[in-house]
Amino acid sequence: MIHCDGLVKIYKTADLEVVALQGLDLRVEDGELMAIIGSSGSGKSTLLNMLGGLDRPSAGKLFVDGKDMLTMSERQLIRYKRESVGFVWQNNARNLIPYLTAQENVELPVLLKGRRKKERALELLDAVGLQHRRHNRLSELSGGEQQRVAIAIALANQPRLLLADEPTGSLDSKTASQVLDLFRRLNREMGLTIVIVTHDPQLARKVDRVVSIRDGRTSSEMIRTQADIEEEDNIADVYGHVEQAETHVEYAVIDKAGRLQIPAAYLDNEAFKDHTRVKVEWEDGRIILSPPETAKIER
Ligand SMILES: Nc1ncnc2c1ncn2[C@@H]1O[C@H](COP(=O)(O)OP(=O)(O)OP(=O)(O)O)[C@@H](O)[C@H]1O
Repeated sequence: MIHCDGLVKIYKTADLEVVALQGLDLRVEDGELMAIIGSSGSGKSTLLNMLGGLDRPSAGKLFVDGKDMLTMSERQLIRYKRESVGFVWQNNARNLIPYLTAQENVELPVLLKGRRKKERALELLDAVGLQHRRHNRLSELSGGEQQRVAIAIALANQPRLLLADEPTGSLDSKTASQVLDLFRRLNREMGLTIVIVTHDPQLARKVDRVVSIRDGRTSSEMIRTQADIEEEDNIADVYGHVEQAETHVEYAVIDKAGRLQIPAAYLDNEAFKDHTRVKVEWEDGRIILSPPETAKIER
């Protein structure tokens, strides 16, 4: 679904150039549910905007659903945004009109007419479990319900790809968890490919794969193991919490030049802190990284 190779995005302002993506590689398969995490300013939203056709990459390769996002004409881009991709944002105001009912909000983007438009809106509200609230104005719905309306709207024209930017950012943890369950259901039942951008590492346990971005590049990946998918319901504790380490295996990404980014959390460990080198050894088919034996030096 997504094939991104050496993607670069440079923002030019009057006297400054910001390199937001510096050669990012990413592949997302059809029907995947995955998350992109990274600290503030790492380039997550920039990537999402490129994937959604809201902005153009500066260089590199980006194919989404077989379409070349660098060479697409303006007309093709408008069509792509309307038909191939759906968006969900953290801020509901960006998607919804408060004085209209849930149903009226969902009808707005549906490209059908008359009775079929209404039927489609009801179908969508049903898909997100909100048929019973269809006559309520948006202002009468809770944050989680509003977010579900936003998801119904994003699905209006049957996109193959759903992009969500901090979709649970303004929700409490229980409501956030329900919204994520909905994403999982839509992914499984409709085969929808879903990419969620978030700050929240806890979200990792809800998705199959989590890609970390650091300084505009992919740095590591966490992949949920098959056994964990099957046992998923058994390994949650009484509060529904699941330890991330139990469900995912972490991979560091090696780029084409053989560069490897070690996840920051490992390097924050006392043993590695303040070193600018690590000792590299080969042992029994493993590459072992350890702190240098000498005193802290090497700057
Ligand atoms: N329109 C823009 N013009 C200039 N610089 C921009 C623009 N949009 C983003 N940037 C810069 O690009 C870099 C990446 O920003 P981006 O918004 O993609 O990060 P992010 O990981 O989504 O951050 P956050 O989690 O805070 O939303 C930042 O240094 C940011 O200041």
